[in-house]
Amino acid sequence: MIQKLSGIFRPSSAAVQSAKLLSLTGAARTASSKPALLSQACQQGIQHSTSSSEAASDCLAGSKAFHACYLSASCMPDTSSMSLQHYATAASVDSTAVPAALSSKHCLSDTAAKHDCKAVDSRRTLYQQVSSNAKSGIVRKRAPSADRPDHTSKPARIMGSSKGKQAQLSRKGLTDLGQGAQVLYYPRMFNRAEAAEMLTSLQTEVAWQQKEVTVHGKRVMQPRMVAYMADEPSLAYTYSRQTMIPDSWTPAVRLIKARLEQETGAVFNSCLLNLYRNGRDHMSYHSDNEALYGPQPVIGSVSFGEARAFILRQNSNHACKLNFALGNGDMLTMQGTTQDHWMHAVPRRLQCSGSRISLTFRKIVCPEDLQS
Ligand SMILES: O=C(O)CCC(=O)C(=O)O
Ligand SMILES: [Fe+2]
Repeated sequence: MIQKLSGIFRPSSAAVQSAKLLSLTGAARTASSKPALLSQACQQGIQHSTSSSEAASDCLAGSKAFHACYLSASCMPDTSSMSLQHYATAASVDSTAVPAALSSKHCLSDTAAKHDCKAVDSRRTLYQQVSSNAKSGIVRKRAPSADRPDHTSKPARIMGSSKGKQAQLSRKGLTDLGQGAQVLYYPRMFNRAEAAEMLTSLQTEVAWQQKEVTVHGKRVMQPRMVAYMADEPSLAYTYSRQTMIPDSWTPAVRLIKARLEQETGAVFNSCLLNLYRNGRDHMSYHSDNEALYGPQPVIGSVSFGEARAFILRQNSNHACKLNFALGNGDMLTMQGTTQDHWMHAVPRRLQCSGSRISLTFRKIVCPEDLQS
């Protein structure tokens, strides 16, 4: 369930949730970032909410969220009261973020230059309220959390340019991309020891193959290795004119599937596995919108090995992107209308030398041999 956000200045659990809405990598860095880029994400209605236990313990993200949202607000219509609530609640968890956000040269000059005074005033008033709220003690400290990921994956970011001036999303939770599209991100669903064990098993027990596929009419070798598993041989899967006949589940993949089903409540009957041998291996933009998955499929992915960027790009606005650094043991599901409105990719990363394995679980509801 996506948590609804409500209540300005109230440190309710919803407020703590909203503190996690959007966060930046740091006030200093974002002072030079482009509000327009961030606002694209907000204008698209992207919202991120998290489990309350994690939200309560992760207020650093909340503090930074104010800045991100403030920047975003500078490009939003005055009527975006919902968003303003988010800034307020985000700021209420850490007073230091508020002056940092408002003293940002970019923030003020850009706002003043591009937007009417009323909007600026309303935001200043908001700041004053938030600031006094923060002074009155509604400040939470970041607490140690066993749940917090301890690996090198970076939190997800909203991207607006290839230069990387972008906001990061909080670490765990459901992101509402608007238009009924949602992404559930759960870093370290498998802890370090489990992930290491899974990686070894996947490397040895899966029959990895490099396939030849047709791209723009040409036969080329796929830039990664793949495998395919499913409940039954009848659940074949064809893409780029390459038909994959499923293998049966290996023990490790069966375990991963069970864990993913337990976490998401979804049921899967097939899985495409990808082995990126190094940073040259990649997957281009595509959506998993084949008829065999039916409308609004849940595509659940689990990653092992080297962290790689997984980028979601909105179909109607290619500048609107979300970047998840999927690392060892991380889970991400795309659900709702994500496949209709967004594409995703794992781009080349030449600086990555290690290998990564991803397992993307799906449910075939209309097998190919039953399609007309
Ligand atoms: O490796 C990934 O995380 C993406 C895989 C993917 O998009 C797919 O298998 O369709
Ligand atoms: Fe995909």
